[in-house]
Amino acid sequence: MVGKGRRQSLLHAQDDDPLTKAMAPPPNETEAEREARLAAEREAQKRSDAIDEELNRQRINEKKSKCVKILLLGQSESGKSTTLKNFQLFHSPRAFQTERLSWRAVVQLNVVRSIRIILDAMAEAQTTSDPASRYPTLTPEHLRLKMRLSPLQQVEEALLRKLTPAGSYEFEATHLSPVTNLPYSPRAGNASGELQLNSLTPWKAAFNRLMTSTTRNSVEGQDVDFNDPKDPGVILHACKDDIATLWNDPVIKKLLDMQRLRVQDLGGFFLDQLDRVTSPKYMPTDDDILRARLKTIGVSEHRFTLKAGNMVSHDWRVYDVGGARSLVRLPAFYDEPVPILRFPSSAAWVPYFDNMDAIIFLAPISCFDQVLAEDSSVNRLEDSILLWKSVVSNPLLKSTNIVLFLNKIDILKTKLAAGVAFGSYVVSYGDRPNDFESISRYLMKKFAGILKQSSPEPRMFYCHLTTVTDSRSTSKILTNVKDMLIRQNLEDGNLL
Ligand SMILES: Nc1nc2c(ncn2[C@@H]2O[C@H](COP(=O)(O)OP(=O)(O)OP(=O)(O)O)[C@@H](O)[C@H]2O)c(=O)[nH]1
Ligand SMILES: [Mg+2]
Repeated sequence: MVGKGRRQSLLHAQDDDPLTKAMAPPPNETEAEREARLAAEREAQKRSDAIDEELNRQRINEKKSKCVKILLLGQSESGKSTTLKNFQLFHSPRAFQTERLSWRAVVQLNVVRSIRIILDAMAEAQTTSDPASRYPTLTPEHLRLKMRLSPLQQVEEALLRKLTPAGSYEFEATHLSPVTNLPYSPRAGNASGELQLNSLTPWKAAFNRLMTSTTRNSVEGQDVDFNDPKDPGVILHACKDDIATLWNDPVIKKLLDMQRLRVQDLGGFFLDQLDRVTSPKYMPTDDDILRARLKTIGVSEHRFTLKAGNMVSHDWRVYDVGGARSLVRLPAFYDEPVPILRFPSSAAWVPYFDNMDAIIFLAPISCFDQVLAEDSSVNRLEDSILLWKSVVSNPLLKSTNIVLFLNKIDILKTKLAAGVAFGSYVVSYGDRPNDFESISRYLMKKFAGILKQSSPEPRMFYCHLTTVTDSRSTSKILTNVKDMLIRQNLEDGNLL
């Protein structure tokens, strides 16, 4: 700091400064000379302003080019949002922590959904009149369990009502099958009975409001009232034994098998950890959050600051989109709902495809024996391959880097171990060995072949076999992707 006396002496010194003296107008300057001098000064100022403006423009461009953009693509349930959660876990752990409470409610809804699928299967067995179905007979005890689990309807209603105000647009985005149809009419309402997240909905804030109340315990900086009788966890806890009895019942297992319902392979499966997730003070772990299922609709942008080695940090933007075959309303700047992903060349998608540094495309390869939730006539693996074809052959993406995640390999391995034959669903595979190595090699070749065929110019392509619910292995893969993109951007001069 400069004291008053010292400041005066500085000001005085400035008057004597040789530069100030040199720039001062000559003492005997004529009117004409003064005019000419001022005109020259104005001209010099103009040039200086133009230079400043250019420098600013360059600085802004530099900033823009320093941001690395990644678009996550793939069919619904392929693992896009789970990949995004991995990014959040590694690069924005604070935000990940603060959302823990919201994910608690999603896990609870996932448990309710698994039970609904089982209860629907029971209702189907009860109502079917086809003797050829050979469904096992349900005992009075089964039916008593079914009745006793009806309070779960309240859990679902409470969570959904608090999640989004009734009648609002957000409600449209998040409703399950109409609760008035309950208890559990077969295949009621929404085919998948899934909870959806509209990326434009402040759902996490809504959940947090729901969970806070008067008697509070702080969990990692968040407030939650575990003793509130209205907390959905209380009812879930009370139903825990009945849920476990139903899930472990051999007749019910047989019934699910006969209806080809592999509840354990669905996203958001927690019935194998009932004791923990229904315990009164349950808080989801990182793994639980990665496994929780919340369907995305719309598009959302997520920003991270990432560093590779000891290089400067760069801004990263990761775009997560909903992969379901449905019409969704994009952010307000688009007037019309547009078909998402199915028409990747649609004008509305240009801003997302244009200017991306890389696409991470997720193909869930365990889904070879499943059909789409949106259209039961379409095999999921076939749908992934068609979507891959349409993405890699899109002219807008011809030079975009592509990273392919052949995902859900954990489920693939379990299925193969249980004897499900890949060749029975993928005819072109023929009678090659039904083991993980042969099948994954076959699929890698298949996807790479389509890319090669559809790419007029050579481009960067990496393929990984992934289980994105496993944060450890995914962390390594994402680090590779990150380093590779930063290196490539540096080579192209974009980040220099
Ligand atoms: N077992 C297993 N589950 C996975 C894997 N990847 C994702 N999941 C689960 O599958 C479910 C669907 O994953 P999401 O990430 O929500 O899928 P998405 O592609 O975002 O789906 P949409 O939002 O509908 O487009 C979630 O419950 C995930 O936890 C995996 O590699 N293995
Ligand atoms: Mg999603």
